Amino acid sequence: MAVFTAVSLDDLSQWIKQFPLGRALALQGISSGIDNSNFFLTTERGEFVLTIFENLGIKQLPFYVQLMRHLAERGIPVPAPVPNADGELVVTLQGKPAIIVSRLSGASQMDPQPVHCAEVGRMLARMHLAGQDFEMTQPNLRGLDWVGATAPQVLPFLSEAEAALLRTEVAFQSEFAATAGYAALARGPVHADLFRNNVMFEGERLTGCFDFYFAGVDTWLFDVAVTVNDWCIDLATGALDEARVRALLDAYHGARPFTPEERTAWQPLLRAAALRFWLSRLYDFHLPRAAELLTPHDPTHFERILRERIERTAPELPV
Ligand SMILES: Nc1ncnc2c1ncn2[C@@H]1O[C@H](COP(=O)(O)OP(=O)(O)O)[C@@H](O)[C@H]1O
Ligand SMILES: N[C@@H](CCOP(=O)(O)O)C(=O)O
Repeated sequence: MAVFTAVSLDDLSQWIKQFPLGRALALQGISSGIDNSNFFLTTERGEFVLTIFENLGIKQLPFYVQLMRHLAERGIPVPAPVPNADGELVVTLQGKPAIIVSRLSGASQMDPQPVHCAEVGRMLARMHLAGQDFEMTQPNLRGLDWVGATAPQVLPFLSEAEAALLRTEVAFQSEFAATAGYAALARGPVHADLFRNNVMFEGERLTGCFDFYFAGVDTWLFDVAVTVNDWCIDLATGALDEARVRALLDAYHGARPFTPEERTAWQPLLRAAALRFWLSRLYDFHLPRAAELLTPHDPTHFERILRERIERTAPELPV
């Protein structure tokens, strides 16, 4: 259950008046999600999602929330934050930062086919292009600096084989990040967590994506790699499914052509994306937050993906 802060319709009756949404008519806690308290909110003006932030600090929130607004204004199907009468997007509720955003229609597609992967690839490329003139900046807080700081914390908990893999991969990624080829990669705001559970579909039509709370400025290719490592794999083995990889990459390339530098960096970045989630899952597994209510994600899933990407060459980026 991912409603950590209890809120009732009564609690909202005064608070909601600062928004141009009319009266709150219904409020329903959303059980999925692991970081925040989320509610479906019905008001006289329509359907919304209310999020109360449990862990993110008020300093980081403007980047995520303004990015959503920026993308929504440019026609990318993401939740649009609703400003209050003072133009503020983040306001306090029950002593914590909170936002109201538009509710996306549809449902997650947890068994994606090439047609769904193509939709995701096209939308991701459009999102990258639309983010180019976003003025705020914040690094990817799960980037290589975080990897370097976090790996030593989990190493004492690992078997010899896991520790060897982690050490070798961190060294490989650090070396790669120091190359001119890496420096030449296109960058901008990236979602950085575009997994199956963060995208909505109605049939074969993508209706939107959400959960921007890992977003930051990083290489666009890293975002593509994160997305391919979730959407285009056999979940049991981590192996890439060529038809889905092709569909996603071709659709992305159609909207924002890949560069020669990106073609060179593709295999290392698939590994970087696997390492990032292996490490965060290892951290959550071995060093859970106090009062953690939920079962942590299985780290071995991303260990398998990382080993796969090291052992087998993935389909190349389209030319
Ligand atoms: N704008 C939205 N429109 C529709 N559903 C949403 C929206 N935002 C969140 N949800 C629903 O809430 C759930 C939890 O949201 P999520 O952002 O994943 O939470 P957390 O940040 O806690 O992981 C999602 O799985 C989705 O069903
Ligand atoms: N996608 C990450 C965890 C992030 O959780 P989310 O529910 O906020 O997407 C993983 O699979 O490790």
